Amino acid sequence: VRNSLISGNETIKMALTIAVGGRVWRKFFKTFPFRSNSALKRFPTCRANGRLYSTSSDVVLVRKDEESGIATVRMNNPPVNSLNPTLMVALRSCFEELEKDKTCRALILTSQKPKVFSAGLDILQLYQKSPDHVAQFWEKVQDMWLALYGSRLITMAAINGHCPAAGCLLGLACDYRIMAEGNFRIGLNETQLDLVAPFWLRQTMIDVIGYRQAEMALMIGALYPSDKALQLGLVDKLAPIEDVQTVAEEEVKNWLKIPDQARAITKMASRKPLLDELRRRKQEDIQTFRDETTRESVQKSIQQYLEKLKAKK
Ligand SMILES: CCCCC/C=C\C/C=C\CCC/C=C/C(=O)SCCNC(=O)CCNC(=O)[C@H](O)C(C)(C)COP(=O)(O)OP(=O)(O)OC[C@H]1O[C@@H](n2cnc3c(N)ncnc32)[C@H](O)[C@@H]1OP(=O)(O)O
Repeated sequence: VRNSLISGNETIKMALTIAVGGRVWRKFFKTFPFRSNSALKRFPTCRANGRLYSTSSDVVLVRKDEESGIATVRMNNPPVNSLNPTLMVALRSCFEELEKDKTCRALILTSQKPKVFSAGLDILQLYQKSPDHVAQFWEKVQDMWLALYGSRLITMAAINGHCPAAGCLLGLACDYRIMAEGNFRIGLNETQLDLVAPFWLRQTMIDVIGYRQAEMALMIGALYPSDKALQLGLVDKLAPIEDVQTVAEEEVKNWLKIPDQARAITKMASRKPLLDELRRRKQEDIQTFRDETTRESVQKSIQQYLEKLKAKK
């Protein structure tokens, strides 16, 4: 159904784009505009000795191999890469910078700290905060996701540890997922916090693992061990934790054999409807999140969840 939402006009545009050769990328960007962001200015790019895009806050570390055009983006927000506003803005800026870099062809997203890819949204940002704070926070989640899910690049998640909730959201936004073998978990456990995954996150889960499995996983807020995640198709490959990055690089090299423009146009053809839908319904989605999250009963659940996390020790 979603594919059929791409109009005939767009299909013609895509065909023309392929046909006109030299001007292909200009046409491509016209057809599928990628948004830029003034926040970029706050995170100056630094280029030296093959390192680049190190953000001013260093919560995101980026290294690009100039020869292959592969950029590795490491989340570096200890202890568990919880997605707070700083990390999300830095990630978005980084995705957008790489997008603009014509020599960049692929992006590997991973964690600087093995054993935890990302613990998901920073729960403290959702607890006892003003509705405005929660609304602004959610917009940062949306913008980060739009930049990654809508990327022309090959995007590969090298999931070197636990990957709950919005960690999984990041993984699902990528084209391919490689996860560490062993006792690491991945999934959308939002309902366990009395939260409801928004339509665009639910849709990506359905797109990746199919309707029945996604429906069940979302309802029960399942977190799967990596072998089960592989079986479900939630991740595409497993590797020993110390090899996740290398395996991701090898996989990217296979993908690099495919011509960029055909791959990127094909990807956008399947993702554009959902991207457009979120862009269209952005404010509605923010309001829903703000109203749901600040509800008293949800605040109580978040408080209990936080207590459970602390009590674990
Ligand atoms: C139709 C209607 C539509 C309505 C739409 C409305 C709303 C949409 C709503 C929701 C969609 C949201 C999508 C995403 C949501 C989220 O991401 S919520 C976050 C969920 N995350 C989790 O459940 C993971 C919690 N963390 C853990 O399970 C573990 O920390 C771990 C990741 C497995 C790592 O374990 P370990 O290495 O043992 O580390 P610790 O547990 O000891 O943690 C270290 C410290 O970090 C703190 N912490 C952990 N996770 C978070 C977090 N997510 N946010 C903030 N802080 C976190 C933990 O408390 C420890 O702190 P202290 O050292 O004790 O101070």
